[in-house]
Amino acid sequence: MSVPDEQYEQKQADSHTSHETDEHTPLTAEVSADVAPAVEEFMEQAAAQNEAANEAVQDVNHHQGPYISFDHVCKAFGDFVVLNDVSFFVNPGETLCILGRSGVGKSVSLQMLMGFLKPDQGKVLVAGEDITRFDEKKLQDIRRKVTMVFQNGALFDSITVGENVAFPLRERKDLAEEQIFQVVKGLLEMVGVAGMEGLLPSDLSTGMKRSVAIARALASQPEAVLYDEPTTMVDPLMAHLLGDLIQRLKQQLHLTSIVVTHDMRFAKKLADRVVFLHEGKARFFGTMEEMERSDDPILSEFLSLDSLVLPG
Ligand SMILES: Nc1ncnc2c1ncn2[C@@H]1O[C@H](COP(=O)(O)OP(=O)(O)OP(=O)(O)O)[C@@H](O)[C@H]1O
Repeated sequence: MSVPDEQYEQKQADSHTSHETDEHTPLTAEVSADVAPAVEEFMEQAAAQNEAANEAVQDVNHHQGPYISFDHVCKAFGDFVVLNDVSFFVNPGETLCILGRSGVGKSVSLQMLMGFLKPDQGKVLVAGEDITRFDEKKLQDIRRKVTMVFQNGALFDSITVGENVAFPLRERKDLAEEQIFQVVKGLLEMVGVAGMEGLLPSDLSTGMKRSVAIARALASQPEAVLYDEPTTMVDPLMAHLLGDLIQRLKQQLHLTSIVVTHDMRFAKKLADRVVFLHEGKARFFGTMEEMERSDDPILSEFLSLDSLVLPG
């Protein structure tokens, strides 16, 4: 069975008209009463863990430091230099958007944050620790704290949607089957794909796969989530809902987020800071307002091209 995009979009539209969401809407607002207590408890646990983790991140002076930072990072593939002395950071509980044209190294940056790629020079700090020299075992610990939502969802194809979301819950070994069932059901309701537990990933549209990937990421109670182009190949309504969800996760779970996007409206809605990559450099790093006030012609060109694509 396959669920076409139109049907999903209609479902999203219906839920949007009946329950307008914003960052203050409780994360569990859409969760049905039978599983709401289990999901609320799960979310409260995640929020408390994140608050403690955020406070624990310290810089060299033992002040609260950034959760993630790139410190003079260089990366080349052969002779092709992708990143050349790039620095930026995201504070605990904040959202950073990585902007830039195709091929500037946005995905490469995310892969370095997950430890899938190593910089040639410079440091990559995650949860206050330099992960550049971490072995695979220590990187796996980091990947439990920081999860990535890939464009295609990167779900396990041979198991159901429900089992995909249950995967991190089973790994922790402290939850009963009934709790796992309730949390899975509630998380899927929260991200707008209620009742799809029994489907296979191949039955889902791109937008739905991404929603399931977010549910699976949340099931691992991460401290930070990295999103690679979350609004690519989804309609504007779905993009709006995803933006609201990311805002609510920040406000209510104190999650740190990094969002790679081409979508300026999405970035304006979410970003505490943006980094604009261009020709190997972090051409701009600051707030969205500062970026819009900048008289850098390269930035102005990027912003004006975007307004041609996204009128109004
Ligand atoms: N493993 C790799 N080996 C060789 N080259 C690579 C590798 N990964 C990425 N690149 C190259 O690095 C450059 C940056 O790639 P990256 O995927 O980070 O771009 P991007 O900014 O995310 O682009 P887009 O917006 O199109 O996704 C590209 O030229 C890409 O071909």
